[in-house]
Amino acid sequence: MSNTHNDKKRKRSRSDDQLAPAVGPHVIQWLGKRKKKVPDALSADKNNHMQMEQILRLLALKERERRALVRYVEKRIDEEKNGGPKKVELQDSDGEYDVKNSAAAASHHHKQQELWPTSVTFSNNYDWESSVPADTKEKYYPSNKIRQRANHFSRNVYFKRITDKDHPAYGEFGLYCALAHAKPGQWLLDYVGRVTLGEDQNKKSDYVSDFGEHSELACDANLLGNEARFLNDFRNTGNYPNVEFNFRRDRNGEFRQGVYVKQVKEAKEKGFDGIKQDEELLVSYGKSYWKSRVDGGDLTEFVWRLPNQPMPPGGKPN
Ligand SMILES: C[S@@+](CC[C@H](N)C(=O)[O-])C[C@H]1O[C@@H](n2cnc3c(N)ncnc32)[C@H](O)[C@@H]1O
Repeated sequence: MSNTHNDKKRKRSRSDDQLAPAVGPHVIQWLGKRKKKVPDALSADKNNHMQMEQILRLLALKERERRALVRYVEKRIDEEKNGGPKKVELQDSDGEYDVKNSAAAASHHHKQQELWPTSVTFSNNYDWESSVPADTKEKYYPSNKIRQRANHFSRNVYFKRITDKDHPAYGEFGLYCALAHAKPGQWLLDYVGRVTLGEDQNKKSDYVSDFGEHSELACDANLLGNEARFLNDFRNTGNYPNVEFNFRRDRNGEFRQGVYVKQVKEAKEKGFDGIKQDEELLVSYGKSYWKSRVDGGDLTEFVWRLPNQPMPPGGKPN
């Protein structure tokens, strides 16, 4: 009797194990976002047998990081249960780079060409590093179907040097809306760059964005990319983010990262109705981008101008 009971118990726990959600890929994603090394045992666990406790022992994180990781994984698993992460209706952008230049576009392109940094290769096509395993690349870039994009500037946006001394990126470039009105949810352009494995990314580059279904890759626009590399972060600008990154597959199955106008329900600004001509496009790089760049990682010191608030007394700190 007790044996049967134990057998049942054993059976139940085995099947529970099989049904337990896979945590490994989420942990790898979290580590990638923080540019932390993935332990070999975790990379080798291809069938996702490792459980959270085991992984946490392996990682030996500080308490605060440990809590953040657990929260992150719980959220991802919750999303999976509820049919995946929140989906937005993405507009199809295919065709944008097929269009032949009109005379007006050509003059716009000429002006942008003059400003384009000589050290950066302009491209609307991802450049895959040879160190990315062939099967990973094939999953995102089906080689026999890929359509090369024309390498011309976008007609939806333009970049220029920032001349406002109160802007936190004064003297650098920013990206602006070229359309009379870019509607919520509208695609503007793609964030393009060199694609590497997350762990091989250049940690000194300020132009790296997560890439891949599990952020296991990185896309770096430091040396190659298009105008999207000039997107600034909203912090300290006095504005909320008005664009966001979304991944999509194009009609040939290529994985691409688009810059989209925020959806009304996602925008923090009350009454948000898209972006007007000449408004700066601002995204949120995420806290981890700034934590690793701000002395001591304390963002309360770093955020000196809040959205819709005037400049604090004393103005911008030196
Ligand atoms: C991806 S680049 C953005 C384009 C950059 N402004 C340029 O001219 O190449 C990221 C860099 O822009 C600057 N930046 C962007 N947003 C900023 C912000 N809110 N505050 C301060 N600097 C910012 C920082 O120098 C950061 O390293």
